[in-house]
Amino acid sequence: MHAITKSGWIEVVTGSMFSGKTEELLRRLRRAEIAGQEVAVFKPEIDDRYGKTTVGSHAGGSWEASVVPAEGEGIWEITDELNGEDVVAIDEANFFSYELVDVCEQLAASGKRVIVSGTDQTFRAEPFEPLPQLMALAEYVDKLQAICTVCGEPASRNQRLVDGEPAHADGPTIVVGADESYEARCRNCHTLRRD
Ligand SMILES: Nc1ncnc2c1ncn2[C@@H]1O[C@H](COP(=O)(O)OP(=O)(O)O)[C@@H](O)[C@H]1O
Ligand SMILES: Cc1cn([C@H]2C[C@H](O)[C@@H](COP(=O)(O)O)O2)c(=O)[nH]c1=O
Ligand SMILES: [Zn+2]
Repeated sequence: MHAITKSGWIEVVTGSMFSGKTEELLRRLRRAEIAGQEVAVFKPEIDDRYGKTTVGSHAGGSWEASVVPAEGEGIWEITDELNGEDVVAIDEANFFSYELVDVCEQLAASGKRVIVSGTDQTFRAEPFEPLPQLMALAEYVDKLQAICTVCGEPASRNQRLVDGEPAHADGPTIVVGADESYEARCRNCHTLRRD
């Protein structure tokens, strides 16, 4: 993939929660290391589900990461912290503000392979910025599906649950969590409270 020129590029790994985005990111990082490439991995300050400096999958795989602010000028710590690495990976991109798009564009322009992972829909099934922008600008996009916890069909949506019941549509967009508060669901089985 992409070995002829010295130009950089952006790869986006997206889809619903539990679809295997982090496992796929870790797979690409392992292969880059086997190829003798230096990698740098970043995650947002907000997500400490798997330990503050660890990118972790729901199935247990992990990789050490640098924690950077999720918004404002602090996002540029990603470029400031680099030390000649070939591959730059950013997990949980859905927690970052729009500046992440400029950071990824600059990294790709400077010759880096940039791998970005994050869910592309909010619990309301709306586009979850900045993923849609990154998907439009990326050279490669892989959209993964989980298994719907209700019907077993492929799942593209994120069902938020509060006390086991569908969350209200008016809830906050950002709520860090895993299977205690989210399920993967298909279009038909995804639901929101609106009363
Ligand atoms: N509904 C589901 N569909 C598919 N995999 C699931 C589901 N619930 C839990 N898993 C587990 O989650 C793993 C994927 O985890 P992960 O890579 O962290 O996903 P993501 O980063 O997309 O949230 C799967 O390999 C499987 O072990
Ligand atoms: C849908 C949705 C998700 N989140 C949070 C919940 C998790 O902490 C992450 C997604 O993690 P994953 O690695 O993709 O499993 O995002 C949120 O804050 N708001 C939402 O609407
Ligand atoms: Zn379903």
